[in-house]
Amino acid sequence: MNAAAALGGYLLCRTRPDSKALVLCAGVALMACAASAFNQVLERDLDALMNRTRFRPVASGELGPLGGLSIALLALGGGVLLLNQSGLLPLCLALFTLLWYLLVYTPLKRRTPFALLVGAVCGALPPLIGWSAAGGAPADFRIVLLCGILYLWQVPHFWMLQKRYAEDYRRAGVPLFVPRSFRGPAPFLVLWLLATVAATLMLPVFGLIAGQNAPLWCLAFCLPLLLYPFERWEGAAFAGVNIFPALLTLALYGTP
Ligand code: HEM
Ligand SMILES: CC(C)=CCC/C(C)=C/CC/C(C)=C/COP(=O)(O)OP(=O)(O)O
Repeated sequence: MNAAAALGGYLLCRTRPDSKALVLCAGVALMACAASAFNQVLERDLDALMNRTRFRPVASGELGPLGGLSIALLALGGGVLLLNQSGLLPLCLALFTLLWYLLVYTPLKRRTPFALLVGAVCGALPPLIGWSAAGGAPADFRIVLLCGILYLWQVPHFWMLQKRYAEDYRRAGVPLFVPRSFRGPAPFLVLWLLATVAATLMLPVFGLIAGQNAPLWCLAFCLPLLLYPFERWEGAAFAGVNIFPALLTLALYGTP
């Protein structure tokens, strides 16, 4: 999904994928694998406490921390080699993303529920990596909007996961964004969902997605977000929200 988001940024600048886009996607995917592997070594104690994560190889003891580190370093080496071909800026942005995830978000996650707002920076940067690989200027409002939407999207995304795996997180002592006492949709979440929908609707307003399918895309982006607060639609909304970055990239691809 991070590679798909990077491709979205690339397509926003170049319109059609080419061999450079393939190298970019492979590079970002490898960097994301490296980030995940390092994270699984750093969080093996937490992962072992949660049902969702206890079968991960390092947490379960199937693979030692050194084995995990070796895989992470291999993925990192491959990612650096590939992204180096995309350019210095995309490479530096990807390294910054990886370091932010491991050195800022990962330790903060144990201390404060607001780590989510900090961690969302790494999820928002892949479109900028793709955009800069395509030669786009980093301050262009179109890429700022795309990254901003992805930033906003991560809050409902993780909120849903925290709700689904609340018991796990409590057992591991990870602070939850929504306190246990809250029943029903928290007002802050509803406001955030509306802000995400409003930002997403700016895509056709500013011409980032256009054509006769634009209203359908907007419906596909926004419906799951708006359905989420209604308990009976939660399952469908969950799936719809998780595929949001891929949908966004498809919509950009479909825009001439
Ligand atoms: C603050 C940022 C984020 C947090 C805290 C977060 C957290 C999580 C967690 C805990 C899971 C569950 C994984 C599992 O089942 O073991 C998950 C799943 C997932 N995440 Fe994220 N994530 C973030 C950002 C992103 C980004 C940027 C993307 C895509 C570009 C993404 C895409 C997904 C997808 C597709 C799933 C699979 C959900 C499923 O099981 O159906 N996430 N995320
Ligand atoms: C180019 C590049 C390096 C891309 C990677 C970007 C990236 C690391 C995105 C993930 C963002 C994030 C905070 C995920 C949650 O991790 P978590 O540790 O809370 O999840 P867990 O509980 O499943 O381990």
